[in-house]
Amino acid sequence: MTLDIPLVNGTSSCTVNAYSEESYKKAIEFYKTFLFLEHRSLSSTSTLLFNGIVSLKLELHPDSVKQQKINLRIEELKTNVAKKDWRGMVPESLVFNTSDILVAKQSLVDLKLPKQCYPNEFFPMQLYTLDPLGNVIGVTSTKNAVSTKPTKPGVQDVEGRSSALTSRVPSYTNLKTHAAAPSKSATIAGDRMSQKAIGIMTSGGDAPGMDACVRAVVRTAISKGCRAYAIMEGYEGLVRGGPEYIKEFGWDDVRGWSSLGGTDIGTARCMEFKQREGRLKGAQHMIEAGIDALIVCGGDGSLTGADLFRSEWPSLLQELLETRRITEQQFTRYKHLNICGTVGSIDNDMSTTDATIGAYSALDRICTAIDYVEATANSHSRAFVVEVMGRNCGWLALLAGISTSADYILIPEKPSSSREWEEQMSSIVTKHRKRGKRTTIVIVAEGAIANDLTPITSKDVHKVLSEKLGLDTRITTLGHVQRGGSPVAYDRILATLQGVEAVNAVLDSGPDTPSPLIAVNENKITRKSLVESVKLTKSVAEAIHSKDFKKAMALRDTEFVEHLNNFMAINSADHNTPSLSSERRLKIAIVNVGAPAGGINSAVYSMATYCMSRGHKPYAIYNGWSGLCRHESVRSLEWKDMLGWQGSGGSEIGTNRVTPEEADIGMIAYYFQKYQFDGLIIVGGFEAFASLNQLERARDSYSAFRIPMVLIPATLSNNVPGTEYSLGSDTALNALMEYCDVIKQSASATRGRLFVVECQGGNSGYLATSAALACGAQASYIPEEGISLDQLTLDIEFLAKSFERTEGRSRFGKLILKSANASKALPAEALADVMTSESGGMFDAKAAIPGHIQQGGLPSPIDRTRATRLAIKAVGFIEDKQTAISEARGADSVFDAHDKAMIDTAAVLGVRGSHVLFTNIRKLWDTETEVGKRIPKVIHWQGARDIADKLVDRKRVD
Ligand SMILES: Nc1ncnc2c1ncn2[C@@H]1O[C@H](COP(=O)(O)OP(=O)(O)OP(=O)(O)O)[C@@H](O)[C@H]1O
Ligand SMILES: O=P(O)(O)OC[C@H]1O[C@](O)(CO)[C@@H](O)[C@@H]1O
Ligand SMILES: [Mg+2]
Repeated sequence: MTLDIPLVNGTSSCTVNAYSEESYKKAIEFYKTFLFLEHRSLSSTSTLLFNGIVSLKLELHPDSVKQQKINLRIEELKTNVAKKDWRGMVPESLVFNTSDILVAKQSLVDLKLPKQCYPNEFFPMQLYTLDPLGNVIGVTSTKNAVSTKPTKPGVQDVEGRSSALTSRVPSYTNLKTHAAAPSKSATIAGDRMSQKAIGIMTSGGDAPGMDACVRAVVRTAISKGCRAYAIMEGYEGLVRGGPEYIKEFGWDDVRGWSSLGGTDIGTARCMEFKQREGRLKGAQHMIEAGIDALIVCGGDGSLTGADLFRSEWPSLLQELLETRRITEQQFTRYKHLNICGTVGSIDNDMSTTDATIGAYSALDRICTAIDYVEATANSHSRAFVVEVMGRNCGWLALLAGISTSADYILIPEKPSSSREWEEQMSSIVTKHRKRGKRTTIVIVAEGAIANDLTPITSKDVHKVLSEKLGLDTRITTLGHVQRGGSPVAYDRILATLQGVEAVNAVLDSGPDTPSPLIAVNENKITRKSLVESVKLTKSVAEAIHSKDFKKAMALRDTEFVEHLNNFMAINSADHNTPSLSSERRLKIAIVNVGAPAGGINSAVYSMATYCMSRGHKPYAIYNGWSGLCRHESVRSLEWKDMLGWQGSGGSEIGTNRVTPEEADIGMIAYYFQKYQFDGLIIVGGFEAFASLNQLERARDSYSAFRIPMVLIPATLSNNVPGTEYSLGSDTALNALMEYCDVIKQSASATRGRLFVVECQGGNSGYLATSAALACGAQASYIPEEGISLDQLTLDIEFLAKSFERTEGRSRFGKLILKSANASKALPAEALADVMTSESGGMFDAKAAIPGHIQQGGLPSPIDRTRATRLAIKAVGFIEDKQTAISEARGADSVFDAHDKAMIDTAAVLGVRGSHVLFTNIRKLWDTETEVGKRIPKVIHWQGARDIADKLVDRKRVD
């Protein structure tokens, strides 16, 4: 049988081939008698119409060999009525709908046609017969050929039993006159039976990145041979059920979703699901739709609901069975609920994960707004109270406070009495004003409370600032703007990696596997226990409600506590009473080396202000090593001079790529000696890495370098060994991604257009790979792999086929990311020309080069907040190592540069997997670096690269 059926419901046509005249005639009679009402018959072609909707074409192609084979197959099928499932024995079967399956069954009996009846656990209301050409023809009373939901109240199954669930199903069409719309996938019934069906829902407040998660789940499920279903409108869709709310999704249904804001499968706050009855309905509908596993993308509430659903599942099933709403077979098949949580919420209030999908996008919106407010506040010398979201959680307020150097924040996790917060805020604001600051920014979390649990509102804060301090004060409530817009790169990638991992997790799960929650810790996607995570999250809320704030803080993730301590140290500290005693205070040199990168200034600002809070003296070496050697460009950093640096782009103290050896290492030692530096913090990329190596190796000759030295990696190439993240790489990625989004829109509108976007990154393909993942690009070419002709040919062929398939009917444009150094022979323009000429006229390719836009404008909140975190850790490193090294300093006879303890005093501070670590420069330089290529030996983002390819179905040459 040749099926030629468009994949659109209600418009189907089908061609059936006969290979002998006899069977051709019999087939016409069969279809006329059995289902079809009208026909037009010619000697070798007949067209039959079913209610004017479905057309069936019969064609005669005399071929006795094929006919013999068909006869054999019919005999085999007939003898296997009881033993084998016919649907699995033929490549495809055609399924029609009926409102009365019993009538259909009787007509088969009357016509003495062979039949196979199901109920079974998969298809409780179907029967199958054979046409005279050996094709398996199905009849079902379900809503569509694959659903298990009956069409009408009171429908009976094939064996005549009534189904309890039918009583609440609204009446559907009279299906005597409607054929099911068989789709190619729907007709391969045997295969579908064995496929796992994975459902994905988004729930709670929408969050940017949820769509990217849905895309990843759908495509990963399909690529692993499963069916993917979207549960529309969160738990509401589960409670309501039916094909309107539980929809099968195909590969193309999620095209372009990685860049969308909100959630396109809908979300809701569903009160009914909080009741057992609602969850009972949800369970029934899931089983009716044949869903084996459910992935929930939502916040703490949604995952609490998921956890409850899972724990109640056995009793829900028991009740459904006892009230005959599901069959015994369904009870057995769906006995274990396979559920998995991915955390999607702008609040970032779920324990055990560092970030929730959407939180950094909301933070981005908040920081942009505060950056804008800052300008007008500065003009009028005003105070602003900015209210941000976060119902029971202060993460957004805290991280926004760090990113924008706000004067004060009010969050639910650290409440004080009304008197205390008013006094504390007033004293800090007054201190800042006295030091010369013209603006005051106070950020209030929506859920901020005092220690008697009474809410602190923006108006309360406004009152203190205006009445007590006499400041001209305004309130800005950011509201739902925070949840809007396209996701930032981090959220797109996080959502994608979590969606993929969620599918892997449900496929790995057995009946006894605890339900997983997909988390992220530093740079690593991890699986946590859903039950434990929900329990921990709840215990934080309980501790707050019982006013045990210490416990609440202790239960909070360590990273949150670290951020809070950092904020207080750099924004609120009193520099007149530093925390360290005078003999422990140090002179710390700070230098930028390499190209500009987002977050460099934030790091300098944070380390300098933190130094001030500790009592250290921070010195900036302006304009890198060459500035020091040529102009003795050393100046101590003053608080007022650095106002605004936390959020500014570029490098305020100047940077260049010159290394100490190129500048004059002896001269550098001289100045280190002259200023009596006790420690050095370098911020920069690969040249900074090389600088640290040179200074450490020079310790034998120059005692001035026998001080703790640490590198904070900062480069958009993200190629510094010893870390998986460099400051500036996030800012650059967002700049590139936004550029790509715009270009992609142009490509889509033009239909047959592909853009080759050439990006920076030196010899590292990190930026190209990450942008490809974030934008859903068709391919990325990177220096680590080069561009082979075989791969290029494969990619062009694939692209030509994709463009051919859409025939310009829908928005369809493609992107390719190419690192500038992926191929010297093929710059972007040449690559685009080759692709156009080899595309067979299916598409044309154009080059687009964003260039230095990638160095970013203002640093992203991720780069700002990570800069602060790394900067404070770096100062801590200098303090710790200074004690160990001070004895050896100046006494050559005692100093041993090869001593392990000494080696460890010159290190790179990096994120490695789920940890933030110091690794000594010797180890990194000698064993982990491809020095000539200026990249690490191990590519930490290879996994992301493979996923980027899989999600666009890119094939790779071996
Ligand atoms: N304890 C619970 N039992 C059953 N279902 C729950 C429970 N808590 C929440 N839910 C379900 O999850 C939905 C979403 O929860 P909630 O409104 O708390 O948002 P959330 O998932 O925490 O997301 P966000 O806080 O980001 O908006 C609720 O409307 C409800 O359907
Ligand atoms: O959009 P809604 O339903 O008004 O909910 C607002 C709440 O949702 C969140 O944005 C996410 O939980 C909270 O920060 C906020 O309190
Ligand atoms: Mg919540």
